[in-house]
Amino acid sequence: MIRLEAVSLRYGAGRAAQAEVLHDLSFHVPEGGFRWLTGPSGAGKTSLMRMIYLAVRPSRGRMIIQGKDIGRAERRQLPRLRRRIGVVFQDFRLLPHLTAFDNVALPLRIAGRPEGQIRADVMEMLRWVGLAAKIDSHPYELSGGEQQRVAIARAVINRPAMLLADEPTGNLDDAQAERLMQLFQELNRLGTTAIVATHNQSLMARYPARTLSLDSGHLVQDE
Ligand SMILES: Nc1ncnc2c1ncn2[C@@H]1O[C@H](COP(=O)(O)OP(=O)(O)OP(=O)(O)O)[C@@H](O)[C@H]1O
Repeated sequence: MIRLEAVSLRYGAGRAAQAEVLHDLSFHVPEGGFRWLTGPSGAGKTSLMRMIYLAVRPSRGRMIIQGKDIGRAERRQLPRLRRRIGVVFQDFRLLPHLTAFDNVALPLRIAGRPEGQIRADVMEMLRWVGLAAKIDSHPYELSGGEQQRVAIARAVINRPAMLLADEPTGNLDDAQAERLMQLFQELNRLGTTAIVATHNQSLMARYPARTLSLDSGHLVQDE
């Protein structure tokens, strides 16, 4: 679950502090909830995601993630919480020296799963996203859409408690985007809380869901 109470964000601190990019945001996404996140370019979608996956701290307000008040949590508690969050970055952030298989296997290896189970799970996931033939390819050998699908597979392989996806269909065709939505819905049914940022209006129309809209750092819609 995600709860924000009058949360603001400004980048930089002290003398390096910059203008606020998110203003007074309050909303709640219950466990297993799904939200679209929309808004014009520069509205603050990526910044909001970064705050929720704990890459940046709110400058003001209260943020509760998976029942934990982030402002009060000790720093050493955060990595454990972060491991329960699957993130699909706009720029993928795959590890260039690892194959598609090893990129997707990473969260399972970090979690200490047995190698035999990892192999089966990663193969099934890569098959699902249509990349069974590319398991040994490195990111630079993959197209943008293929890299995006590897990034998605890596984000969800561990059945995260929360999923944050930033434009996950940006490089996908319609059929692949549909398949991705089925995957997200399946995870949702299993209890994963998800926020998906998108400009893809037709996908939003096909999968109607409650929508958070940002405009110039303000939350202008939550319905
Ligand atoms: N690291 C940073 N330091 C300072 N300002 C930043 C930083 N990252 C983003 N910003 C600023 O925060 C504002 C919101 O940017 P953000 O990337 O969150 O928007 P967005 O809605 O995700 O845009 P897009 O749809 O283009 O990805 C912008 O004015 C941007 O310049």
